[in-house]
Amino acid sequence: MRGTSVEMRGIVKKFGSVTASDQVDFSANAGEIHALLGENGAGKSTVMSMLSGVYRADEGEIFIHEKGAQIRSPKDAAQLGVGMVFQNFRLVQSLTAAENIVLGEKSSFWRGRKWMKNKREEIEALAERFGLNFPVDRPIWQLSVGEQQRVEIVKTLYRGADIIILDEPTSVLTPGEVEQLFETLRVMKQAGKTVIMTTHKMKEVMASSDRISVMRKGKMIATLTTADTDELELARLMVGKEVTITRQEREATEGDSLLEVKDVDVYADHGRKALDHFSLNVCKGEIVGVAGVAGNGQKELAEVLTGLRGWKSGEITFDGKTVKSASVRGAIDSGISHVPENRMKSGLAGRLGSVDNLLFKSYRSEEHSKFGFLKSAKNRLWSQELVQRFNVKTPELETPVQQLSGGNQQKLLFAREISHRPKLMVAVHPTQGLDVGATAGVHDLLMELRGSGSGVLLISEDLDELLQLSDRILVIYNGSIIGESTHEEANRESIGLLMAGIHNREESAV
Ligand SMILES: Nc1ncnc2c1ncn2[C@@H]1O[C@H](COP(=O)(O)OP(=O)(O)OP(=O)(O)O)[C@@H](O)[C@H]1O
Repeated sequence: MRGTSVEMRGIVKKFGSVTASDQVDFSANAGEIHALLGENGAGKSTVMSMLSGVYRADEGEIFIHEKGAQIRSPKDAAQLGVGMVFQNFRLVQSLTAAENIVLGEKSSFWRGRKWMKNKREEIEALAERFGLNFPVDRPIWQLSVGEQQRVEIVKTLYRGADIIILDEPTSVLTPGEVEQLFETLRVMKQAGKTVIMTTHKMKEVMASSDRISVMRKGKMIATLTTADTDELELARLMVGKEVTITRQEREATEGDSLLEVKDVDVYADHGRKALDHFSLNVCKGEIVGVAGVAGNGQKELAEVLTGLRGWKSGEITFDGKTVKSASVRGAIDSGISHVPENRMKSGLAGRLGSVDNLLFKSYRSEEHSKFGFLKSAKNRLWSQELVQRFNVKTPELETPVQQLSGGNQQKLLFAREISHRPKLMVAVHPTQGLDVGATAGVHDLLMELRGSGSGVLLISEDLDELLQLSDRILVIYNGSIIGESTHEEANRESIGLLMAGIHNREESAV
């Protein structure tokens, strides 16, 4: 099937005073990979959510395969062949991959073993056709993030989707997995499917898409053929003005030791050993990058350092003092800031506004309260300044932060954590979901922190980010550090292989 598979005309969606989608026209063809670009809050997710039935448009028309379509719910969208893979997967953790895929089919669990066996074979065949490998019989919680994403994609294909929307699909993947995903997208394209992908990663867009649509402030600005454009033009269209890309200069620093973790064992929620005789150190004025595939102990490492999780044996010293036990208050008071992996789960309170969220860690300080009463006017002003400085786009300071776009939530969190002038910043995927400008802003802030003598532990899956910022890069695998290189000697390929647990190229051929 070729031709226009999706056409959206004059789509309007308002949230209170915010026009998230302002007379948007968008179209995509069968057999193409179409990227949707735009700054944080530009309206990409809103438009895609209307196509997939999560939101209903206030105005406008949608045509699927050139026929007028009423999309009022995800079910309507699914019936029209539209499937969406969200950033936060919607899988039931305790069920197997195969069970998740058939879930929702009429009384799927009453049909017995034979039925399930046939379904499993069908799923395996579908997964293989599109190059999507994962263990079909394992419960979701045992799968890596990349594997879970593959389950989500197969789920949409299984339900007959020929228009597949992926919301920032690569932000959670390792370089190898990104390549694998793009191969899958190419197979989909050859099969005549329409792939629509929102993303902030320009290099990936240039390498994988056929056409690109750019949104800015709720409006559709342009649709271009990828071969006829470049990163600078795209950045200019997104931001609305000329963009110059500056590279950070770095001078070597040699600071005193700040953090020492020695021979520590840590257990994860399911009783599995997450860190195994783990050691690392961070000096003042140093950015130490930790590269690794999610699930290799990074989350637990960040939790231990920020007082959220205890450890068994070994020793942790921070700023010359031995840390005796896990304490969030202790970590905050000693000068450790944390940008967590999941901002809405452990970073922000969704229903509260920006002021409350910014005050979370410091409301007890003299600067913000007196005799137990908050200094409301002063705090509002302080928040206003932070929101402006970090360019957080929010209609009002009181707007619940769950209504902000993902990127703006991340900027708000960063604003709070940096405003404490931490001695150590533990930053986990700090630029995930951020647009080009905001990413550069966060990178500048981390370099500024380094320059002012603070230490930074940067846990990221983004190799470009790690290579650009880190003084040293450590590779974590199975709860241990299996490789280390300095900024100068760091090599993309060998780090990528180590992340997959492969020590040298010969081994990769095995
Ligand atoms: N449920 C909601 N309630 C209120 N406002 C919303 C809601 N969802 C989105 N918005 C607002 O609509 C605008 C567009 O947000 P949207 O999430 O579509 O942007 P985006 O381009 O996908 O951004 P990002 O790249 O940061 O994910 C933002 O100003 C956002 O605050």
